[in-house]
Amino acid sequence: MGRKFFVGGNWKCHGTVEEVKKIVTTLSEAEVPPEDVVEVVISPPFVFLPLVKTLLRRDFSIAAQNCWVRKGGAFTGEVSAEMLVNLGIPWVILGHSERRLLLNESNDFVADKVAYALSQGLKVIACVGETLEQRESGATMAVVAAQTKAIAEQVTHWSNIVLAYEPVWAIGTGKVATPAQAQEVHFELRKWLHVNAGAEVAASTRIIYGGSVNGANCKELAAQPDVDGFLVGGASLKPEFIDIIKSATVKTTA
Ligand SMILES: O=C[C@H](O)COP(=O)(O)O
Repeated sequence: MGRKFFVGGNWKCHGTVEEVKKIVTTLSEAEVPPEDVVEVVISPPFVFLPLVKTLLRRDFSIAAQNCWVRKGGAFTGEVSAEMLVNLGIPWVILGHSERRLLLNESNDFVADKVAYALSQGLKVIACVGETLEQRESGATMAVVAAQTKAIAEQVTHWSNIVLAYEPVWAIGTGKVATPAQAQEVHFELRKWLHVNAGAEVAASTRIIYGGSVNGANCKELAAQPDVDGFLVGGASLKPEFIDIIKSATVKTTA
C-alpha cells in the first residue's frame, strides 16, 4: 500500500486571533498538490481549534496538540479525546518531546493516551525522538524503539497512526538532521515495526520527520525513501510552509 505524503503544521503555543486568520488566509490562497498526493494537517492551540475549523480550506485537516489520557471528568485544565471528536477534530499529536520533557510524560503515559485517543476514533501523530545526549552516547535506536514499543504494546491497529521521528536536538534549533541521519532512523524504525508489528504495518505506516524543517531543506529530506512527510514547527507559521507542502511532489516525480 502506498504511503501518502503527510505534512503536519504544529503551531505549538503561538498565535493570536489576528495571526491565525492571516495564516489560514495565506494557506487558503496557496496552490498546493492535490489531496491524493499530500495530506496536510494543521495543529493550532486548543483555543483556536473552532476558529481554524471554520476558516480552514476543506482539503486540509486539523489536529489538536494533546488530549487527556482517559475519559473526561474532574481533570481541571484538560481536554478529552471525546471533546475533540465532538468538535469534529480528526487528529491529535501525542508524545511530543516538549510534553515528554517539560511535563514528564513517560513512554507508558504517552502509550495510554495513544490507545485511548484511538479508541475514541481519533487519528494520532505519535512522536518519538532522542536527546542530544542520548544520540551522542549511541542510544538513538534504543530510545526510539522503547518509545515505539510502549505504543505497540497497547495498539494492534496502526492504520490511524502516523509516527513522527523528531530528534530533540533538532527541534527549534535550526540544526536539522541530515537527510542521511533522518533516513537511517526512519529505516530502523520501519524495520522495528516489521519485526514487532508485522510486514503490513511496516509497509503502510507513515514515518514523518520533524526538527528544523524549512523551505530550503525539505526537498532533500523528502527524497529519502523512508521519509513520508514532516511535522513542522516554526516554519509552519510562515509562508515557506507552502514550499514544504509542495515537497510532496518529490515522491511523485522520483
Ligand atoms: O512538532 C514540530 C517539531 O517540534 C519541530 O519543530 P521545529 O520545526 O520548530 O524545529
